[in-house]
Amino acid sequence: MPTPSASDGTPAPPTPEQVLRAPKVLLHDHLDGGLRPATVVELADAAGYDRLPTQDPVALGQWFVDAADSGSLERYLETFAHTVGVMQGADALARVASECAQDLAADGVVYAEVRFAPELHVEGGLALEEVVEAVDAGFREGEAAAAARGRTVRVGTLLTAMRHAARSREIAELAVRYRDRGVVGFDIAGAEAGFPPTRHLDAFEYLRRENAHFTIHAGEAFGLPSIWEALQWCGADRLGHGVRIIDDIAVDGDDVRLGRLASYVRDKRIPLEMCPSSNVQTGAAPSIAEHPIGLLRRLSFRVTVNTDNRLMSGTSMSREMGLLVEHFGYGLRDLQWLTINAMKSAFLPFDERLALIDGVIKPGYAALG
Ligand SMILES: O=c1[nH]cnc2c1ncn2[C@@H]1O[C@H](CO)[C@@H](O)[C@H]1O
Ligand SMILES: [Zn+2]
Repeated sequence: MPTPSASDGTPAPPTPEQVLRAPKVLLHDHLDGGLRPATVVELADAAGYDRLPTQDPVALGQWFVDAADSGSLERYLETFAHTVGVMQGADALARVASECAQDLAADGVVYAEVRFAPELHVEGGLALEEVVEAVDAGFREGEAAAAARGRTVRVGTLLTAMRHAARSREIAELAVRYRDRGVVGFDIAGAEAGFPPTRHLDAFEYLRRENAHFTIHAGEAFGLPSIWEALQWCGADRLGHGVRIIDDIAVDGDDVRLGRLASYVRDKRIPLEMCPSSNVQTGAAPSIAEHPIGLLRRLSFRVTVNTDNRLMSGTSMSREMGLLVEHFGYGLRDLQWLTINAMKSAFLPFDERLALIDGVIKPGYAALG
């Protein structure tokens, strides 16, 4: 556990090296938001995609971060045209998935649920099934390549349906069909304002009848009604972001009052997939230092920390955790708490979650001291 500092016995802040080595669990990461900039350039070249703002990988990486730094979710999402644009063939999808698994492993991630929207990857003529199979093959290849380098990561897939479109029931059925072949759950994403979760109620009702798991992006660009619908109408297991839940919490000095929805979220241990850097870029949080994760962690909500889109935020799990160390003074104990929260909330069978907590996460933190 944390090394006591020489002077007063309080734990020293974790070093970047310790944060990198610490076992991490990632529940909210978009496949099409995590490409290596050099891979975007190479795939664009191979596919004849000529709309990239620049061919230079370093400049392109910076372009994504700057363009996503827009203060609006809608404008942030415009940057995905370029990543989705180069992910239209089976080979490209498998390569991106393989590199994703390897990059997460190199960052010390031991378990990840990575999401993508199959319906966005059919422009080159692939069937939805072929899209899912190509990505799954890529993840397995990436896991094997990481293992060969002594890094063990396990990657599960979440299939996303786009909330402005009308294919959610079809994508939900796809998620159920592939649930024993790499897919662990379902999600809806895209612009939130004007596209409430209840638009996709039939998909969620179908998933519940199938005993399947799903998370919903809610409370990011829109407030409490979106969170309420996601939980009480749709029955989401987890909330993607959920930052606006603070609108239902009144803080007056030491006096903190939770409204009924915030109480429900805390009492039922609803996992919040918080993504600090992404939330600052889209304007869902004013800054890292003022991010609701600080308050929600103090109030013992089931908080988890995530990357959302590593390319658009120029980030990684270690970087997000490093920001929390820097701005909230988190120690290894806090990082372990966040990690165990995430593992408890994963869409894996209970015994497998427990095996990762007891066999990988706790020993991994114990070895850091
Ligand atoms: O933070 C987010 N909020 C809502 N939608 C998102 C976010 N990040 C990515 N996507 C959307 O999800 C699709 C599938 O991965 C992406 O293409 C993007 O449009
Ligand atoms: Zn997201």
